[in-house]
Amino acid sequence: MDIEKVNSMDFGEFVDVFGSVTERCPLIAPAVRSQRPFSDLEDLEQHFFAFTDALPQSGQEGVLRWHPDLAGRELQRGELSAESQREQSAAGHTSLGAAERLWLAELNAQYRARSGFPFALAARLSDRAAVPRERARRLHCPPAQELNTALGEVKKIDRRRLADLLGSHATES
Ligand SMILES: NC(=O)N[C@H]1NC(=O)NC1=O
Repeated sequence: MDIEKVNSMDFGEFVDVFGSVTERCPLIAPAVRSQRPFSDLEDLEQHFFAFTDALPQSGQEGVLRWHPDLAGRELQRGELSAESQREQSAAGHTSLGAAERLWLAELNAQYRARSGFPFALAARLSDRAAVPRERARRLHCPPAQELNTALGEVKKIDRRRLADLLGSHATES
């Protein structure tokens, strides 16, 4: 899909196509659409990022709270969005043993109790071993730093989802 096609989409089509770029955040795609025309994928991406960057801390934490836990209850119940399912599967989370699942659930709970939002990580850039390691490390980071790290991970997730939609190649950052 090229950027001319994106710019020509009516409201409903744009929201249908881009509504899942930022996990379960219904306001972002409609707000971004009103910023068109976009010059290219990078420009479109910057509008998605700018929306979250401009939110107060409570709103940014809200964006994070829409993200399902990695290897969490929604995965077990088959309730993930198609995008999350693909990402968590790529990181090996769909084939965990019971002990590993319980351990990750405990880490998820500890992280959420400390920060107030779920642990966010771009699963497609990670693997089964790195996810718990990174989660254990980040549990000890100062909360303000951790909010920034988590929002940075959401941007990595969004960047790849956008690149998938536009059929282009996302860089590794
Ligand atoms: N909590 C969290 O990071 N969830 C996610 N990460 C990702 O890449 N896909 C998700 O669902």
